[in-house]
Amino acid sequence: MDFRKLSRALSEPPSPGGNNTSTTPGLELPPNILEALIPGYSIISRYASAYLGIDISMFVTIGLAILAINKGGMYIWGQLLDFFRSTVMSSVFIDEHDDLFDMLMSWLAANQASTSRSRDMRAKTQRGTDDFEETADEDALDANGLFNFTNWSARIPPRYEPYYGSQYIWFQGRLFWFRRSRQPSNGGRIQVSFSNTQQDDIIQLDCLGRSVEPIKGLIKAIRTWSLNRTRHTTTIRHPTPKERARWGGAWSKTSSRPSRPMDTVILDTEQKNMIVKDMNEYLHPASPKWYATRGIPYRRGYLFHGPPGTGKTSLSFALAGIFGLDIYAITLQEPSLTEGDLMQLFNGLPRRCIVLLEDVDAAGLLRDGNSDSMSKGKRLKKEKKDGDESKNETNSGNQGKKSDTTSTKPKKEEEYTLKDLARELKTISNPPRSRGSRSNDDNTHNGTNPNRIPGQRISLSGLLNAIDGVATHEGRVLIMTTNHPEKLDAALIRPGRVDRKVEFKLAMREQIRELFVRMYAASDMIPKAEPLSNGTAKHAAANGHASAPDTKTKPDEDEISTLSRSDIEALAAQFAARVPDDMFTPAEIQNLLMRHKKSPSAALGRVEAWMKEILEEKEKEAKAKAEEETDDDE
Ligand SMILES: Nc1ncnc2c1ncn2[C@@H]1O[C@H](COP(=O)(O)OP(=O)(O)OP(=O)(O)O)[C@@H](O)[C@H]1O
Repeated sequence: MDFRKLSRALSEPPSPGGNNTSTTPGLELPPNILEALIPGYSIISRYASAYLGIDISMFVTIGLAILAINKGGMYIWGQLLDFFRSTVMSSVFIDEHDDLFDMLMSWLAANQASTSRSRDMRAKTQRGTDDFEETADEDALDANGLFNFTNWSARIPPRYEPYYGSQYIWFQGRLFWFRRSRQPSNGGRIQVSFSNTQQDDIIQLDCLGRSVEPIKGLIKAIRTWSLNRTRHTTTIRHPTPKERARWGGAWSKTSSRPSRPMDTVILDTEQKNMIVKDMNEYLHPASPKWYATRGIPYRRGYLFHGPPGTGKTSLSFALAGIFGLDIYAITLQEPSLTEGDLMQLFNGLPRRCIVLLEDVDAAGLLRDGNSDSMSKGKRLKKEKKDGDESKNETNSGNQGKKSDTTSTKPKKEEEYTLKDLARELKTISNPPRSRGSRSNDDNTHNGTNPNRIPGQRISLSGLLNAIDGVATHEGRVLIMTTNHPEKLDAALIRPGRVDRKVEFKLAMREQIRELFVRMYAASDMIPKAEPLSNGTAKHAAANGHASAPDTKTKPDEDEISTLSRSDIEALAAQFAARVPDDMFTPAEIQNLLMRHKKSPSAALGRVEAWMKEILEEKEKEAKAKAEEETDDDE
């Protein structure tokens, strides 16, 4: 709008011979005002008058009047509403960083029948993490029977949730108003980071009356609804990426997955019971007082140690599942993570949760002068020698951990070869690392600070400070996992920081058997009724020999549907008898079984070939690694 023209027009009288083509002077605005309000008005008006014979000034005046009334009315309505709200209504505000925000959005999306039909909705693609029950699997296969993700995901409807604006909610006979808006994020609170030009979404819930109790009731119902819905899921959170982090948002929910049942983690029962009991005792509502009266900080720490693929992460998830805790995972190796961030992350933890620090040995927080003083090259030679010597001892087994079966049943030549190969391997090297981790030697050799990985910003003392921290994160459970406990600084694992150490070992006979049973007996395809008596497995079980059952007669897909629980148990016993104790990780065994998902007897039949393959592969890797390290030493 041209205000200079407008003020000129208001101060000057209309010129008599001007372009005022109005036939009804007095009702409509003078043309120079119209010209000021609508640039180009005089030209349009002249053309309308010359070619169409219409005087548009009246229409334009009416239009402008309606607009002004509308705007003015809306303003007055807004003011009245605000006055009304502040005098006879109560409000509760929820900001987008709070878990309640998402709970409310999900609830509204799922309960649209009880809300007013909003014309402004936000459609959100469901990624299948939160809404497991909504997935549609028909027509997901293409013409060749191959699963097509695009087809499958296209059938999952988006989630429709309220966008900015207002709507009402009718809940348990009461009326509530919901309003979502955007507000600047520097509302006087502590600035966690990084930009204060950001805006945050805010939900305002209103109800009639001078008490917020009805809104509290609504929120309580939504929380219960949401908790019931996610009761069987575990939520995983990670530090919010710095470029997105804002005050109040140090942690972001990254995924939510079905809780892992404890019985899917195959471990020594005593060990499992011990940790569940210990954690249960710690999390009990009476415990904080017990700790407080004794002046002990209310924290619990666990160290899960053992080779990769033995179940450390799996047990952490299963524990989160049974205790209904969220997992807060921190990667200490993350180059952008500073000690200040770490402190802030620990201080931002909720009252009960699991903090998972994986591969702490790989985080460069190693003690000075690592005791691993013998070069790996020399150690290799010595250990190879030891290995050769021990080969000759017919009954020595795997450092006393030989299984009953292997010591009692007649030994085949191939079995010796596999065991020897495995023993040699165990002495040559540590199992290969799973996640790009680095050893202390790496740091020492490249001439940098032995306690830090280049680029990493967390020191041992930084981590200890965060773990010990202030009282805000009391109640948390800290789980650290490592493949190399011997490399950890004693300060990190001293009692008080680590209260229980749990060792995870390579699979033993019973564990192998259970892995097998769990893989096949959990199958949806196993009939509940008693088995078909002449299934392939029965045949194999009855024969009890090492050769593969005749899987040619039945395709893999068919076999499992013919088996009963007892068939599977029989196959599992045979399988466990063929795999030597303490030689393979549960993850490796699981990998073999997964190759034959629908045919346990095929897994049984191929187990020897598979073991040979794995051991040869490991030997190659170990030798290559050892040679590399010998070269480095030289
Ligand atoms: N004890 C076990 N019981 C059941 N499954 C297991 C067990 N150990 C490993 N697995 C399976 O192997 C895979 C890897 O396991 P997991 O990640 O728990 O191992 P990890 O010890 O944490 O390994 P890393 O040290 O590399 O982190 C998972 O799919 C898991 O199901």
